[in-house]
Amino acid sequence: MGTIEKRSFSFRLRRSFGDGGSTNSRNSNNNSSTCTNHNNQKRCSTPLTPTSTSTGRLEVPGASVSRRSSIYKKPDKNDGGQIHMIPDVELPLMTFADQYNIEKTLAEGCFAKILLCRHRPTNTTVVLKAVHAELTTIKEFQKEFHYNYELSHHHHILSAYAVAFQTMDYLVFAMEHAPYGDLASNIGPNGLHETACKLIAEQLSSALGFMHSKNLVHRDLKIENVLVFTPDFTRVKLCDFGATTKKGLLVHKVKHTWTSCVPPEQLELIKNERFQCLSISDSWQFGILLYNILTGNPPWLSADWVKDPAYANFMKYEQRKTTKVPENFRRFSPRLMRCFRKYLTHDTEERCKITEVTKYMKDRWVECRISASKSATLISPTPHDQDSCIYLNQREGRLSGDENKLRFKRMMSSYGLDIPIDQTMVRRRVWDWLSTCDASFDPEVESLHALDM
Ligand SMILES: Nc1ncnc2c1ncn2[C@@H]1O[C@H](COP(=O)(O)OP(=O)(O)OP(=O)(O)O)[C@@H](O)[C@H]1O
Repeated sequence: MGTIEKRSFSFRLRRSFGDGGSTNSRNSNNNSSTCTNHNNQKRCSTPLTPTSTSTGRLEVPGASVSRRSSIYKKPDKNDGGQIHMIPDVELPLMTFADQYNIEKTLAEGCFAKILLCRHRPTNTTVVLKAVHAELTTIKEFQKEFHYNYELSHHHHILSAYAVAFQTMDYLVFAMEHAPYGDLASNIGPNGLHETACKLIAEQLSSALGFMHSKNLVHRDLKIENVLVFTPDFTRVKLCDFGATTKKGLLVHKVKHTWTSCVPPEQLELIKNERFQCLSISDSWQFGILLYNILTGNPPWLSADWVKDPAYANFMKYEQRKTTKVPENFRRFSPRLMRCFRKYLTHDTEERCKITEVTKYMKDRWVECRISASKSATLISPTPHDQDSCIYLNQREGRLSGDENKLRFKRMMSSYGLDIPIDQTMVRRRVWDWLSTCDASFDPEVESLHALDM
């Protein structure tokens, strides 16, 4: 179907079932435009395209539509397993140009293009996920769209609109735009501040806990699949439901994901071996993500204790074969280490639920040890200091210059580095360097007080 009424259009976020929404499906046997609900009654009559309305308003979830409105219903607590019934959605054939101006390609992966578009009839910005038709099956596409759409009600899950169509080359569905991109592009080389990490952890554990309560496993949790809506991370959302599966089903490994995110029980499988999909695989990936956002890197390349010494060290610690905290975990508090142990245990029976992290929100997470030895000195002088060492500079900014100097001296001497410095020499070299960098540098104006220690 390429014909769309010439009136104005609106995307309507409705549940696929139960409210007479715009979800439609094709009866796979007779190809008629009907779909069935769970009592096998015919329900739907319109295809999943931008639907015409008299108002012409584009109703964006969470923005123009209240979560309590009749359109944006919360799913029933007990949905009777409806969420697992994936309808055959009719995908009208059209071109992007029919309704959209493509403004930018936000990302391009192996299977899909993520396009930032303007929906002309409503003059609204949306993101289209265009999956290459040759590289997926209609069923796979429908599964991703269905789960994303059905889970959209959660505050920390990306909202998909009830809009899906196909072009000659792509299967496409529409979703809201995350203005700050994904977490991967927001994390510096040293990770994020502890406070930001706690915010992210809380929101994601809530989103994944919601999925698990529906017996769904995300299976591809990584920093690239968390989208950022506010620069202070008070609003992040989980996305990419391409690998989402009903708990308990037999599945293959998720392709095209970082090996650091693959749980050990899956790494150990032989090629093409299937395994039962369980929510504890999300718990594992959550533990990796938590480490990743706190430090800027994953804790190891792969959870293979034979090939990866970083993992082997952690595994020994986690199984209490040693009390030595692995080098790359030394900056964390004992409480956070307890939490990591629960998420990243090799033993699948022992692994915690996704929401475990909420028990650790009031604890300090980062202790800022910078020495490798167990008796390492803490940089932080006060027990109430919540900052991590990677934010030392920011914290220093809040202290007076003298305090800074004193603390720096104390720290250097605790490491045997209190060598006298020729200040005149240092000053001259810095001046030389600055004047080569910036011709407009004025040594009269610029202060080099910071160097006067
Ligand atoms: N709604 C959105 N707003 C802004 N950026 C987005 C949005 N959706 C996706 N992206 C960007 O596109 C990237 C890829 O999206 P997505 O994971 O859905 O595609 P994919 O092809 O399934 O990726 P992969 O298979 O490699 O995990 C995300 O990591 C993010 O950077």
